Amino acid sequence: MMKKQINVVGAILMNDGKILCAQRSENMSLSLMWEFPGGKIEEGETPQMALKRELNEELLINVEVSPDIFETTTYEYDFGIVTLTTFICQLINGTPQLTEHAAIKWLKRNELETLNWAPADIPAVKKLALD
Ligand SMILES: Nc1nc2c([nH]c(=O)n2[C@H]2C[C@H](O)[C@@H](COP(=O)(O)OP(=O)(O)OP(=O)(O)O)O2)c(=O)[nH]1
Repeated sequence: MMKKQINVVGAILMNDGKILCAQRSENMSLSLMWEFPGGKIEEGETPQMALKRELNEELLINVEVSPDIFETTTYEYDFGIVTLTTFICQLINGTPQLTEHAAIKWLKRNELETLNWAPADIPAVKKLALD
C-alpha cells in the first residue's frame, strides 16, 4: 500500500525574541503533540500563501512570511508521509487566539526542546536551539 504524501507548511512565528508553539488538540492526529502552526498547502497556493491563510484561520493573526525556507523534513507516519517546510514569520497584527489548538505558548529558542514535538518538527526545533 502506497502512503499518502502530505505537504505541510509550518510557521516559526517570532515575536519579542520568542517563538509560538502550538499544541494539537486531543481529537486530532498526533494528539497533544506540539507543532508549528500551519497546515496543508492547497492547490494553486505558494507555501507563503498557505501559511498566511492557515495562521489567519487558526490563530486569527496576520503574519509576514520569509521568502526563504528554514528547514524541510520528511517523516513517515502511520497515516501518511508528511513533508514539513518551515518558514520564519513575523507577527504583523492580532493576538493569537485558540480556535483549534489545545494550547499555545511563547518560548525562547533554548526552551523549545522541553516540549513533546511532532516527529517531523524535531530537525527544525534542534536547528533553532543551536542558533
Ligand atoms: N500544522 C502542522 N502540521 C504538522 C506539523 N508537524 C507535523 O507532523 N504535522 C502534520 C500533522 C498533520 O498530519 C499534517 C498537517 O495537516 P493539518 O494541520 O491540516 O492537520 P489536521 O490534523 O487538521 O488534518 P487531519 O488530521 O484532519 O488530516 O502535518 C507542524 O509543525 N505543523
